Formats: sequence, structure tokens, C-alpha cells
Amino acid sequence: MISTALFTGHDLLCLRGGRLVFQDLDFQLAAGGCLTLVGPNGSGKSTLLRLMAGLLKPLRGIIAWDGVSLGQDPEAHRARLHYVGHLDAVKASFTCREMLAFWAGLRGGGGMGVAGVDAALAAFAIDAIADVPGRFLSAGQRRRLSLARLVAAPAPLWLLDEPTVGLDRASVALLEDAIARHRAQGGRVVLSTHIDLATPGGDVLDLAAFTPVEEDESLDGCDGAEDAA
Ligand SMILES: Nc1ncnc2c1ncn2[C@@H]1O[C@H](COP(=O)(O)OP(=O)(O)OP(=O)(O)O)[C@@H](O)[C@H]1O
Repeated sequence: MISTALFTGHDLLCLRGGRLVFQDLDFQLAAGGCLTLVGPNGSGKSTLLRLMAGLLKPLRGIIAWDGVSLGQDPEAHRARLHYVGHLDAVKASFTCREMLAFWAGLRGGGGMGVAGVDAALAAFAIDAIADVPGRFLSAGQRRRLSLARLVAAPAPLWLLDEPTVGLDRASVALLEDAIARHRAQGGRVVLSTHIDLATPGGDVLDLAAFTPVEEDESLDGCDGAEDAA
């Protein structure tokens, strides 16, 4: 059954390094939804994704799943999401297949075993290099392998920070397909991008609209919790 839970953020204000990054920011994401974060360098796209992952805390405002704030049940939130950041975390000595099995295993019952690994290899067209160790992969192949874990171990919420970096056009299309299939099954996606990515029926959040015009001096020295991971 598709969950009717809403993933929401309300009145978010975030400081990093003592500087106000964004304020008065709201978002809402229902089952099958996709939110694309856009905005200039430094406008806070990665920061917002880290807030959504529970890796940072806002100085003000609440992020909640089905009305329950992330801070109230961080374990449950970690279990329901995939966060794909800028780093690939591909081990040099593991083959693509081994790496995917390892990631799927980390999710315990969430992984789909061999069938899930095979589906992931096919979804990102890495079947032909399934037995090649990480150390021999090109940048784009490493990125495709990192994204394939989304398929190997399903999770309701995908948080993707510039997932297309390093991908050729054909691989971008594979990512678009994977996102569409995930959404069709009731999954939710939030991603940041500097290129056009086809996410039919999705929403766009322009972070530039939440950038403070002037820094509020009164906030100096009261930073929000920094990276928890
Ligand atoms: N670890 C950190 N400590 C202090 N400030 C940080 C840290 N990481 C990012 N910032 C600052 O937070 C602001 C938002 O950065 P963020 O990486 O979220 O922007 P972005 O929109 O993702 O940028 P880009 O398009 O360049 O990836 C920037 O002013 C940046 O300097």
C-alpha cells in the first residue's frame, strides 16, 4: 500500500558558519512527488538536502514525516531514506556487484538480495562491468554505481545532491527512468541540479527566493547544529 504520509518542512531558517543561508522556507512532498532544488552556487541546496536527511538541524522550523519531527525518531528516518551526496564511497577493491550487495546488506531486510543487485546493475547499465573493481571505474561509472544502490535496496525517500554530475546523456536518461519508476511506486524524491532533468509533474523550489537580503546581525554566534555525519 502506498503511504499517505507527507514529508514537510515549515518555517525553516538555517545558519552555516555563522551566516544565514535561507529563511522562511517551507516544502511539502507527498507520495509519488518530486521536488527539484535549483538556485545559484551557495544558495543552500546541499544544506537543505542535509537538513532533510537529518544530518543537520535547522536553527528554526520543523521538518517532519507524517507530522512527526525528524528529531523525535531519527532511526526511523534514517531507515526510510537514501542520501546520495557528492562523494561516491565506492571501495577500490570491491567489484560493482560486491559493492551493491554490500550496500543492500547494510539495509538489512530492506535489500532485495541477488535479484535487487541484478535489477540495479541493469537499471544503470553497469551489467557489463559488474565484475570490475572500483579502482578501475571511470568517474561516470562510479557515479552510476552509487546511484544503482537506490534500486538495490529500496527506500521510500531519495535525497540526491547533484546526481547527474559526471553522467553522460544516456545515463541521465537512465536516472530519469529510475526516478519515474520510484515515483510510480509511491516513492518520493528530492534532488538538486544545475541541469534540466525530466521530472514530469514534479515541483521546483528555487532557493534564491529564500536567501536573506541582508544578514541579521542579531543571529551572529548562534549557529545551528553542524554536520552530524
Ligand atoms: N561545512 C560548512 N561550514 C560552514 N559553511 C558551510 C559549510 N558548507 C556549506 N557552507 C556554506 O553554506 C552556504 C550554502 O552552501 P551549499 O553547499 O548548501 O550551497 P549549494 O546551493 O548546494 O551550492 P552549489 O550549487 O555550489 O553546490 C554557502 O554559503 C557555503 O559557504
